[in-house]
Formats: sequence, C-alpha cells, structure tokens
Amino acid sequence: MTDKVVLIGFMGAGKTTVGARMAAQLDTYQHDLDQIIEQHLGESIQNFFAREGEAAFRTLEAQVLDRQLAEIGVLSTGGGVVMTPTSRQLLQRTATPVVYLRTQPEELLRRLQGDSQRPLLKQMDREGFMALWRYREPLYQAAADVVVDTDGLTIDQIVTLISKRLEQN
Ligand SMILES: Nc1ncnc2c1ncn2[C@@H]1O[C@H](COP(=O)(O)OP(=O)(O)O)[C@@H](O)[C@H]1O
Ligand SMILES: O=C(O)C1=C[C@@H](OP(=O)(O)O)[C@@H](O)[C@H](O)C1
Ligand SMILES: [Mg+2]
Repeated sequence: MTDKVVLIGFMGAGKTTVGARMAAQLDTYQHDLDQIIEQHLGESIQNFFAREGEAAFRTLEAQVLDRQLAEIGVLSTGGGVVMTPTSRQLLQRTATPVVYLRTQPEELLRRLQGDSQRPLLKQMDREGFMALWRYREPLYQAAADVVVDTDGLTIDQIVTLISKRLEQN
C-alpha cells in the first residue's frame, strides 16, 4: 500500500487516532497538522484561536498543509481544513490519496463529550454542531478520493478498511 495518505473529516472523526495507528502499522511517520501548528506556535490552538481568531489559524493551517503534503507518511489534518479555498485546492491537486473519515454527528457528539481542547466546539450548541457538519459534509466529499464510514468501527477496523479501499481505488 502507499505510504502517503491524507486523512480528512469532522472533529472527532478519528483523524489523529486512526492516523497514528495507521502509521504504526505501515511503519511510517504520522504528521498531525494541529500538533505541528502547536509546536510552531509554542502554544495551544485554543489560545491562538482566542487571541488571533479563526482566520489567522486558517492561514497558518494552509501554509503548514502545503509544506506537509510533500512529506511521506500519514497526514492527519484538522477538521476545518476544507473551510479554506487554498487548502481545498492543495487537497485537490495533491497526488496523495485523500481519505474522508465520515462519522455521523450524533456519534461525534458522543465522542467529544467533555472535550475542552477544540475552540469551535466550545462556541457551538448542538444545533450549531449539526449545521456545521451539514455544511462541511459536501466539502469533505468533494476533496476525498475515498470515503470510509467510521460509525461503530474500532480503530483497527477503520485502518483495515482504509487499506482495502485504497487498494480498490
Ligand atoms: N472509531 C472510533 N470509535 C470510538 N472512539 C473513537 C473512534 N475514533 C476516535 N475516537 C475517539 O474520539 C476522540 C477524538 O478522536 P481524534 O482522533 O482526536 O479525532 P480527530 O483528530 O478527527 O478530531 C478521541 O477520544 C478518540 O479516542
Ligand atoms: O474543525 C475545526 O475547525 C477544527 C478542528 C480541530 O482539529 P480536529 O479535527 O483534529 O479536532 C483543530 O484543527 C481546530 O480546533 C479547528
Ligand atoms: Mg485531530
């Protein structure tokens, strides 16, 4: 299987968790855009968001995405990467397969219950969360080469499914 994959999907879809397991199984690197951005900033995304706002974060995210697409390994993105036209273009143009980890919003809300790291989650009520999911869903679909539904699956099952779907692709 290819040792280059990009994972996209909504907050809580498992991009970070699945990416780490997949990289371990493929004996390759995982790059997590959020972690790279936090290392670069020397502070949490949470703090940066609060001080500089979402637009500044998106600009930075697009720059780091551009650079990381050149690296081998599994690239776990942040859920909002499809919100920026530049980032969407980068995903469209890359030769690396883009995998959409698709998870129903009710399941995401269960997974993210009690989370305090995601600034957008804090700002939203249930309706806002659902609306954002519906808004982003076609953007993920359009950016993806492969769509994997994660509801009810374990991390290992998702990794196996991704490998299978990429072979078929
Ligand atoms: N398939 C899954 N089944 C159950 N819990 C999951 C699954 N995938 C991820 N999680 C949990 O959901 C939370 C968010 O996962 P994470 O990998 O950080 O998502 P993302 O990076 O897409 O926002 C974590 O607590 C993780 O353990
Ligand atoms: O959906 C979003 O807009 C965001 C998702 C987060 O990443 P995860 O998808 O890994 O939670 C992180 O990039 C930031 O909080 C914004
Ligand atoms: Mg993540």
